[in-house]
Amino acid sequence: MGKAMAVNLLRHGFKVTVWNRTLSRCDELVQHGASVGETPAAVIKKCKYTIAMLSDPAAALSVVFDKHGALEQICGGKGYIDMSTVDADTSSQISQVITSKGGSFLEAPVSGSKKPAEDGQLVILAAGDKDLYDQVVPAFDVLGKKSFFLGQIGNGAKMKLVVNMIMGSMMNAFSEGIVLADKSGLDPHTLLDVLDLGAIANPMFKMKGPAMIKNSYPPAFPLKHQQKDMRLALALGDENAVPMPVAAAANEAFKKARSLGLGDHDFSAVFETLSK
Ligand SMILES: NC(=O)C1=CN([C@@H]2O[C@H](COP(=O)(O)OP(=O)(O)OC[C@H]3O[C@@H](n4cnc5c(N)ncnc54)[C@H](OP(=O)(O)O)[C@@H]3O)[C@@H](O)[C@H]2O)C=CC1
Ligand SMILES: O=CC(=O)O
Repeated sequence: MGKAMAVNLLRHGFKVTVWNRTLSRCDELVQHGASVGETPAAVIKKCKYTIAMLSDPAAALSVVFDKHGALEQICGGKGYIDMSTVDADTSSQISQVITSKGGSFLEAPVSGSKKPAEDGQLVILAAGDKDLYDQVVPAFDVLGKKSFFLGQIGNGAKMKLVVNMIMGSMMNAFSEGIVLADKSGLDPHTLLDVLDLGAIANPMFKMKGPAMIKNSYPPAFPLKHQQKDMRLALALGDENAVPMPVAAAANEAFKKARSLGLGDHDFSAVFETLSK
């Protein structure tokens, strides 16, 4: 995601300095015109605005708090925008330390996958510092097709988790439907056609269904991240005493898929749990 987003920014004339834990993964971005910062702190030192796009809460915290992390160089006049999918508590912790050093902070997780990231078609769910939001709208306009400003810190993270909880539950229902159609003697391709003409037609079924029927799961949204999002959404449900039996069952299916070694496949690989 981070690579596709950086390429888009470069293509639209933004000056971009990149860092990645595995530094060699920056090479392709250098070919597109990016500079490299040796550490998160080096990026912050050089740039007025820094965008983070990291796997999970542990990674998001590590890049801020660890040695040579963002916190070492953040100061007044600089903005830190975390676009990773994390929980509200992680985002609040980051916000607190960034602002305590005079920096400004925005959480801005995104909806949309690898292709929307490449095409600048993400949906951006921002919350936190409104001034910073207004300053970075030109970049959001390049990265996404629509940005929402959702108010106080945590609201962007929560919105993203609600959306992905729904998406993960849908993917499990869809998988069961394909298997049920197949095992009961129906052509799964015809099921896709029927679904596509009705009230529950959606781009996810249309894009992923044909590959799933062939047991193919080219990674767009890694299954391990979808399971992380289900876990974080269920914790949000716990906090708010919201019963979520469907999401809990979907989470178990994603955990099973991880245990089968499918974590780095696309999240549609949860389909495999039904035949294993
Ligand atoms: N892929 C998708 O379709 C979408 C993903 N998202 C969210 O965006 C975020 C990124 O997703 P995606 O790009 O797919 O994930 P990837 O797994 O492809 O990339 C994760 C990134 O996090 C880095 N990272 C992991 N752990 C650490 C750590 N401890 N310290 C520093 N860096 C670390 C990785 O570095 P390294 O290269 O060294 O491993 C890598 O750059 C996730 O929060 C995901 O949920 C949101 C919308 C869509
Ligand atoms: O978080 C994943 C997505 O596709 O959105």
